[in-house]
Amino acid sequence: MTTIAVLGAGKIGEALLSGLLQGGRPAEELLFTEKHPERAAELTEQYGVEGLDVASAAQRADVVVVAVKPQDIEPLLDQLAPVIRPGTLVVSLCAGLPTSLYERRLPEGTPVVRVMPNTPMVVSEAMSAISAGKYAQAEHLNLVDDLLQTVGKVARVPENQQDAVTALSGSGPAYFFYLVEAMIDAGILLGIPRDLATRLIIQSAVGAAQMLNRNDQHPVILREAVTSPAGTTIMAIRELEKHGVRAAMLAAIEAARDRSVELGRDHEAD
Ligand SMILES: NC(=O)C1=CN([C@@H]2O[C@H](COP(=O)(O)OP(=O)(O)OC[C@H]3O[C@@H](n4cnc5c(N)ncnc54)[C@H](O)[C@@H]3O)[C@@H](O)[C@H]2O)C=CC1
Ligand SMILES: O=C(O)[C@@H]1CCC=N1
Repeated sequence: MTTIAVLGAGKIGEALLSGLLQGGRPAEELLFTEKHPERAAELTEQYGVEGLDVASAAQRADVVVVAVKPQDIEPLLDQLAPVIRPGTLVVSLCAGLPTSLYERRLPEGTPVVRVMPNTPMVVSEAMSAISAGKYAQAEHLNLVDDLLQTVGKVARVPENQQDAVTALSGSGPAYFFYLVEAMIDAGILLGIPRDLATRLIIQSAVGAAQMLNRNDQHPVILREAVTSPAGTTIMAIRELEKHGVRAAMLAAIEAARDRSVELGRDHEAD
């Protein structure tokens, strides 16, 4: 039996707990800590998972999953460092934070795996990228890989790619939601009722995602198949190009990468 404690049960922490339960892991093997007691009570009520303080969770856990905001990491490490058991695997889901931060602040030799997941974890469709820290062995990486496969797909990446991965797939769902929101607004502009516009766009997104997921044709080919000579789509594409949407996407993802790097720098050794 491997006991997993999720430290910080917000959006991602809850998604992981619920995904692991749905994947068949018994509630007795899961624990969480949460700063807000009302939130902790709600989660226990909903999932039947025990909420504890950090010291008690660390006493019982074989794996601790850190899912607080990067800005909240220092007080959490202050709490965790004196109580974590030797050999406990630490899995960080935090944007920007390097494994070296945990290795420096926790007992010597603590194995750390850095993960960048995303919110589609709530429907077991997460994309998670994982990287081993200095003391993490193959067995640790395999354990994290198996855990995360319960809630989606997993890629192994060198840690120096994690800031870019964070900008691509960590934040990625937000870009799609933003696009869907803008397309629904376009429906409103054209006089389509909001409910209908929403259905039209969401089903188009789901269909397009499934076509992409077949992986048998490049996105360019799929787009070209929709784009008839002198038809409607090419008129829209001309406007997207005119408004620099492709360049905006490149700049946006670069800015997200830079922010991830900055979040890590805030915690560099003096
Ligand atoms: N939301 C997202 O799409 C993604 C978030 N992440 C990462 O996951 C982490 C969590 O993000 P969210 O779930 O969005 O944030 P959130 O704010 O929803 O959840 C964080 C939770 O941690 C709790 N918390 C803070 N300090 C604590 C402490 N010392 N002890 C116990 N609980 C504590 C807070 O009360 C809160 O419920 C972040 O580091 C973020 O970078 C990674 C990938 C995607
Ligand atoms: O916006 C953020 O910082 C987090 C990390 C990746 C997705 N959400």
